[in-house]
Amino acid sequence: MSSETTFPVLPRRFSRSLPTLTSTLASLNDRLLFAVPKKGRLHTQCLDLLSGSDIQFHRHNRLDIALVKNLPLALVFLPAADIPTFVGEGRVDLGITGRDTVAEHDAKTPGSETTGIEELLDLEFGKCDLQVQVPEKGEIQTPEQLVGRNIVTSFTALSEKYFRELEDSQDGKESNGEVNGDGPRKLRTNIKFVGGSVEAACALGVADGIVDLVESGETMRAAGLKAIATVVSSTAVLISSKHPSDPSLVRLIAARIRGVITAQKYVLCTYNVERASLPKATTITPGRRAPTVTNLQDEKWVAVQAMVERKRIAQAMDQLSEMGATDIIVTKIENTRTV
Ligand SMILES: Nc1ncnc2c1ncn2[C@@H]1O[C@H](COP(=O)(O)OP(=O)(O)OP(=O)(O)O)[C@@H](O)[C@H]1O
Ligand SMILES: O=P(O)(O)OC[C@H]1O[C@H](OP(=O)(O)OP(=O)(O)O)[C@H](O)[C@@H]1O
Repeated sequence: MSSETTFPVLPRRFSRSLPTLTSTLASLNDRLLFAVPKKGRLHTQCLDLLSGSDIQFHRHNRLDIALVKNLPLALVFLPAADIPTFVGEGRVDLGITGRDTVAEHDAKTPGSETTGIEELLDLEFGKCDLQVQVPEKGEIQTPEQLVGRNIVTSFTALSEKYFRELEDSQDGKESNGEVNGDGPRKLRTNIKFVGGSVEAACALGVADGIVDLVESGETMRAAGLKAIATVVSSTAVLISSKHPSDPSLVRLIAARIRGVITAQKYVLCTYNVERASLPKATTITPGRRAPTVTNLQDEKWVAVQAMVERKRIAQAMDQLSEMGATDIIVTKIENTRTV
């Protein structure tokens, strides 16, 4: 028998994917790990942020880890709801997810507010509210009336916390606010988990109320529900572990992402205005610190340049032209580095 080592012939699918996964895992050691949602509502905007921050990577088909070509960084694609666990335990250094998922993780992990996760940046997209909802035409009007009843949600830890606090504040009282004559009697609200389609639970008779995310409110209204309280308001956030492997790289990534967010939020407005009108023009376009004012050949006039919030720009242009400003030009900002 030959002493030569032989390898089994792998099926074609494995012979291509195994070296990729193996070599990828082998090169993770010196890299900062950055978790991004692998699908769902936040996925596309996260990819846009990475691209705007010049974080270059190629994700192989079916592989949830991608090495970044131009930085000592590796991206890990994970479900948004799992990202706080990986970051909180320090397995991953950085992550993008919804603040609601961080709040759920914190509610599940006592003490994690001070030990696990640091919120570095509000990314200002993925806005939604985690709300207590009940049938629109039902008898329940307040969250207190749900104490002792059935709640269905995907956010069990936050819902437990929310209703335990209500139960505590109702200790010795009935849910209608009357004092219970037999002394303190705490009602326990029953919180049940479902992974999706939470809004169907009331109509199916499984729940008296639900705790679910509301963005436009369309799902809630279509299910015949109304919101009676907000448990958490959420946007996408950049989070880091308390002890990242490379703090200076974390700062660099955060600065790049902040730059992209600011660029998306502002436009650059330039115009000419009579020097005498400058104080008034400055109140319309105060800039982030102050507007840039440049002398023109014509001494009576100046040129002004200022960053203006995109959502305010149409109104600012109306006001500027009304007060006599001319040559108003608005330019998209590609990227920024601001404080
Ligand atoms: N209308 C919305 N519904 C749910 N989540 C939203 C909404 N708008 C913003 N989000 C945010 O997106 C995060 C991820 O939710 P999403 O449901 O997309 O994740 P997922 O469960 O991984 O995806 P999928 O629904 O495809 O399984 C939420 O935690 C929340 O912060
Ligand atoms: O206020 P809206 O804009 O209607 O969005 C809210 C809905 O979106 C989410 O569900 P998703 O579509 O992610 O499906 P799911 O029920 O499977 O979680 C959430 O759970 C709500 O049902």
